[in-house]
Amino acid sequence: MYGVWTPEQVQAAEEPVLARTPEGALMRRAAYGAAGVALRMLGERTGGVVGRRVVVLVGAGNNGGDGLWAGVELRRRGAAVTAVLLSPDRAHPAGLAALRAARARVLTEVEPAVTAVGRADLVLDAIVGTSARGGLRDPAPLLVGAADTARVPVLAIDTPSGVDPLVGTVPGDGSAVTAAETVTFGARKPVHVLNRARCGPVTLIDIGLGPELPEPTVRVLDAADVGARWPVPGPTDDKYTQGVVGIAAGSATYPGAAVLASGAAALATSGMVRYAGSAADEVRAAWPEVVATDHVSDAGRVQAWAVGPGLGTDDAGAATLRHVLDAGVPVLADADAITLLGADADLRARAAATTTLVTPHAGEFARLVASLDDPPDPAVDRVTAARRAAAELGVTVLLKGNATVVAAPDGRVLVHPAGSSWLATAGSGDVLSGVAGALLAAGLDPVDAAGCAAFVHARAAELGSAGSPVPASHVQAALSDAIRSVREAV
Ligand SMILES: NC(=O)C1=CN([C@@H]2O[C@H](COP(=O)(O)OP(=O)(O)OC[C@H]3O[C@@H](n4cnc5c(N)ncnc54)[C@H](O)[C@@H]3O)[C@@H](O)[C@H]2O)[C@@H](O)CC1
Ligand SMILES: Nc1ncnc2c1ncn2[C@@H]1O[C@H](COP(=O)(O)OP(=O)(O)O)[C@@H](O)[C@H]1O
Ligand SMILES: [K+]
Repeated sequence: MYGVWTPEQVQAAEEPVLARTPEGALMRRAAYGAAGVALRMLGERTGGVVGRRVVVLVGAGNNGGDGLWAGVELRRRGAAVTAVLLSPDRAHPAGLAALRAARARVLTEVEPAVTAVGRADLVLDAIVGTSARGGLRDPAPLLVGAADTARVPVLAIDTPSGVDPLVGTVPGDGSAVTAAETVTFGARKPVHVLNRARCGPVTLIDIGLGPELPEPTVRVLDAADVGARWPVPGPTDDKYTQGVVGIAAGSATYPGAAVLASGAAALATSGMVRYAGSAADEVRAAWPEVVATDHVSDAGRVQAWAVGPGLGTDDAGAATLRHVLDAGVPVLADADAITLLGADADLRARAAATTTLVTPHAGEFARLVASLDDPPDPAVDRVTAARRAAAELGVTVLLKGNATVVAAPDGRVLVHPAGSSWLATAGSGDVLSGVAGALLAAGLDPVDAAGCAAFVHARAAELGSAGSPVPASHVQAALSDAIRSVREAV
């Protein structure tokens, strides 16, 4: 597990460290770490360092200072370094003097700078870091565009410039760095987990902030955390003691959702899966181990319900949802169940009165929060949106997307950054429902159930895909390999 801290928290943690270290020491530490990553990238990509062309895009603040000092280190190692000053009169004075003394080229005009970027082996993005506000300012978009066009790899210093460090979105006209890699200092910031596509792999350099950091704002589970939490039957367990999950999903029109969710539940945990709904025949045919019946009222006892995929939003769907919310066991509500919750205050009150995990995609989220004052918008700030929905509705929220955000009513937040977008395929959410429902039935707390399910779901997509599209039934089929891989990581 690792933590993520807001830029504000990181800046506050830096203050006492700055006060007790010699002037410039922290920046030199950061820059030395950044240069190390740059040297590795040059080695991997060009086979060497000496004579390789590195362009540093230098902004007006300390982020630019990091870039200048990293340039000094690369110059020492024999790279041909060009610094492009985006605000020539505000470039970090000590860093600039050191880089000039190291006989680097310094450019302030846009035209030669664009040419240099286009010919570079590596660009260091030191335009702006944690104090970024708004969209990139001229002439930064031109230089960022030149690197994109020439397909020159960019190493983002601290954060990819143009991407909001706190919420991970790209404001303004949409110009922003897409980094091949990012090197950050002291602590990971939200952008690193909310916008993986812009950051690439992130290296964290220790600059001694550890003791000064408060509780993280967001946490990220790793494979070992998930493996350690995954339910494993003990010697005295039987099929009931491990938690029976009930799946209330699918309909005559949408039997597929029932088959995907029920099968995923059967693969996720040992023990027992019950199914209740009008796709009982299809579920039995695909998964003979699932005990299937036509209606939730005669399904028998379960320790958690997963309700919603393909359920329908008519009166029958609402009655099914009401039944499971009143069953006195944890409930995972997805898809049509979320639409029903959004439309009905009585159902929302029942959801708040029991342990409920909702798993909306963006459209379902909008319906879910429509009744709230000033409904939160995930397009503006995913973490705040999920956190507010959880607190105000009294349910745990798993907000789907490339970065899955899990928020609990008590304020805890997990983020799972996906390694690819292959999960954006029809039916994959039904698979997630089955997995998360099975984990709730096994007794996991909703935040752990949601975080572990999201991790294994994304890992299954990676294993099932290996670079090609992966239909939901193949994601389901790869669940066993994914679970094995996280258990092996413990
Ligand atoms: N405080 C310290 O000693 C340390 C700071 N560090 C670095 O310092 C950075 C933070 O430095 P600062 O607080 O000086 O701020 P930044 O360097 O992140 O940004 C501030 C400057 O960028 C300009 N700017 C803001 N938004 C912009 C935009 N959208 N487009 C173009 N320019 C924009 C501002 O006018 C301002 O001059 C971190 O990201 C990190 O890289 C590290 O060196 C570690 C130590
Ligand atoms: N761009 C993306 N990158 C990674 N994962 C994604 C992306 N878009 C969606 N997902 C994931 O795919 C799943 C889609 O679920 P959902 O929208 O409910 O699909 P369906 O209703 O078809 O089953 C979710 O787990 C979501 O987090
Ligand atoms: K940067």
